[in-house]
Amino acid sequence: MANQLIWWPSPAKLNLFLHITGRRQDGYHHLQSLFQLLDQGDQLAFETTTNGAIQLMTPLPGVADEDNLIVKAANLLKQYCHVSQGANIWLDKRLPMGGGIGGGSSNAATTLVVLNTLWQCGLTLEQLEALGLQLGADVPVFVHGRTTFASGVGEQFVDTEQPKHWFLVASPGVHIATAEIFRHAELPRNTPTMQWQDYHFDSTANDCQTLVCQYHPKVAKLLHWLLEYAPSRMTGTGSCVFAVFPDQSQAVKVLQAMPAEFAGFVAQGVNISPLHSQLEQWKNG
Ligand SMILES: C[C@@](CO)(OP(=O)(O)O)[C@H](O)COP(=O)(O)OP(=O)(O)OC[C@H]1O[C@@H](n2ccc(N)nc2=O)[C@H](O)[C@@H]1O
Ligand SMILES: Nc1ncnc2c1ncn2[C@@H]1O[C@H](COP(=O)(O)OP(=O)(O)O)[C@@H](O)[C@H]1O
Repeated sequence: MANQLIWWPSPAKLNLFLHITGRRQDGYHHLQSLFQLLDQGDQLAFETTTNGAIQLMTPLPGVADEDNLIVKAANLLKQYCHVSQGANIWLDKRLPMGGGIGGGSSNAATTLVVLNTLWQCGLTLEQLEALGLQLGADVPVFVHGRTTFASGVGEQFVDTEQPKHWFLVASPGVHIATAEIFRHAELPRNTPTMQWQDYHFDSTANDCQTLVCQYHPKVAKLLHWLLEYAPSRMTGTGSCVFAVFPDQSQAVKVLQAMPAEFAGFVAQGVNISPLHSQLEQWKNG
């Protein structure tokens, strides 16, 4: 890879709570959630080319290039904006996949936001959010780039400033397909709608958690273990679980004590996506 390539953040998220408030005609669910962005994630690098091709230089094991959300995002933007250039793209994958921390969706969002700049497409963030929604319900929030309350299917936002807590994000090593949870007959779907100003961690929940714990005992075991140390909850449709700490050292201590069957990392909550912070700096400097 050429030396001058820039690595762009593709941060993880946590759903600090996830309420399912209804179901649409097309099967998608109405949600209410608090999307907390983190300072840790994957990284992507881009090189524009004149040959028009979208080339993933670091294929992801188990995901065909044409199914990779990075390639899908680049092709979607290219088509939408009639771009003649292409791009070579490198991915440094660090986040567990299928863990409910948004890795693939965040990769897609970073691709949209950075290529919009490098290809000089000139789309606004709102336009990119709408484009991202075509790729998945979780893509718009990463394009949006703010810690935010979300409703709709996860694309309507009310931004919020949350305390910069430290999180231990732990993976039980189980892959859970989002669609599998949402089509389940036993999923609760009628949590009353709440006002954002009424949000407290303790008075909210993840409506997928009981179901996932029932069918994936490793998730239940991990959650049970973490709850001994700190307030803990599953993120998204699983399988990752997070524990909340007021400082880094306590989170690291619990990570070090975690049984070897689980993996994890410590991250700090941020109110602005590191992608957006870097883009701002890059544009100004
Ligand atoms: C529910 C969340 C919370 O963050 O779960 P995680 O994926 O993070 O675990 C996300 O919004 C998921 O977003 P994403 O993973 O992009 O979902 P998509 O690819 O759009 O949809 C996967 C499947 O989940 C179901 N789905 C997704 C979102 C939603 N609001 N209602 C749904 O019913 C649909 O059946 C769809 O076929
Ligand atoms: N760039 C990508 N990174 C991760 N997963 C991807 C990517 N592109 C496509 N996928 C597919 O999306 C699935 C969900 O991945 P991910 O976004 O990490 O999980 P989640 O939606 O649970 O947060 C993966 O299992 C994989 O098949």
